[in-house]
Amino acid sequence: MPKPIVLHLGDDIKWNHELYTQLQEKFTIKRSYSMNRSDFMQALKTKQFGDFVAMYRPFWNTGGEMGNWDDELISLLPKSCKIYASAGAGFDWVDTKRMAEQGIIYCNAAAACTESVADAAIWLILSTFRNFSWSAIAARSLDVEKFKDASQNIAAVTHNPNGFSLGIIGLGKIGYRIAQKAHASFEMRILYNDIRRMPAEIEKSIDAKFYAKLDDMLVDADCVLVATPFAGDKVMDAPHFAIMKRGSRLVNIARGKLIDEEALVAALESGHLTSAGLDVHYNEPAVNQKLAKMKNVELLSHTAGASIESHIGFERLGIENILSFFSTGKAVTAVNLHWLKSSSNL
Ligand SMILES: O=CC(=O)O
Repeated sequence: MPKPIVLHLGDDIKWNHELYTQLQEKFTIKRSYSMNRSDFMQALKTKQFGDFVAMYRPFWNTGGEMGNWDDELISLLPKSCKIYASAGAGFDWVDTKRMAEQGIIYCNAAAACTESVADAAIWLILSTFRNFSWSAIAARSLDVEKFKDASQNIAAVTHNPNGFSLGIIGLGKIGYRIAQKAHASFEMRILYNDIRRMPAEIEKSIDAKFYAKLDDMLVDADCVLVATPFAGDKVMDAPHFAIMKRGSRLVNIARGKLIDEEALVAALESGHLTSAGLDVHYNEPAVNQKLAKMKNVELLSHTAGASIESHIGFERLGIENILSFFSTGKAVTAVNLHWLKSSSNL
C-alpha cells in the first residue's frame, strides 16, 4: 500500500531532523517550495502533488507565496486533504471557516512563539513607560544636541511601570504569558478583557481583574495591550482612544489592522496618549509616516515572534500536529474545530 502524501510548503526544515524522518517514514513528502499563486493553483488543478492528505508549512519566511488561503485556493484542494499545519500564531491569511466546510483542520503554532512574542511585548511596554525610543533615536543621530536633549529631558516624562495597570485585550496563551512577565517583573496590575472569563486559578496566578466590557477596561488601564487575533474588525478606533485614560499608552503585538492607525496618530498628537509601541502595522510592510516620526513611539518590523526558538518550535509543532492527527484522530493545536464539527461535509 503506498504511503499517504504530505505536501510540504516552503523551504527545507533546519532543526528537527529526527522528527522529520518520522514524518518521512509514515508519509511520502511532496514539495511545492515557493510557487507563486498561479503556478500553485495550476499544480493543484493538474494534481501535480497527488491526492495529499496534509499540508505542512514549517516556517513563515516561505511557503506562503501563493497568497491568502481563500475560497479560490481552498476549493482546489483534493478531497483527501484533512489538515493544514502551519508556522505562525496569527491566521488572518487563512479562511479557516471555509477550510472547515471542506473538512480540513487548520493548526496554528502560537504555542511555539509565545515566549518570543511575550518578550517583545515586554520590550514595547517598557519602552512606552520609559521612552527608550526617544533615547535610542537621539543616540543614533550622532547629534550632540539631540543626545543632550534626550539625556536632560526624558526623566521628566517617564515612569517605572511598577504598580501601573496593564489592560490586555485577549488573554490567550500569548496574552497570559505577557501578563505573567509584566506582573512578575514590574508588579504591574493586570486587567483583561476577553470574550470569556478565565478560570479563577488563572486569574489568581496573575492577580488579574476581568472586564466583560472593553470600554470599562480602557477607562482604567495605564497601558493597553492588544493581543487578540484579527477576525476582520478593528478593536481600537477613535471612540476607544477617546475613553482611554489621559496619559496612557498603547502596545500592539497582534495585527496592525486591529487598530485605527490614524485615530492612534490623532490621540498621540493631541497628547491624550503618552506613547505607543507597535510591532505590527496597518499597511505592512509600509509603516505609518507620522508614527515613524514620533520619538515617543517605539516601532518594530513585525518581529515579535522572530527567534530561533520560535523557528524550532514551528517546525516541531507542525509535524506533531500531523503525526498526532493521523495516529489518534486529534491534532494538537487545531483552531477551527468549532466550525468543523458543524460542517455537513464530515
Ligand atoms: O505575526 C506572527 C505570527 O502570526 O506568527
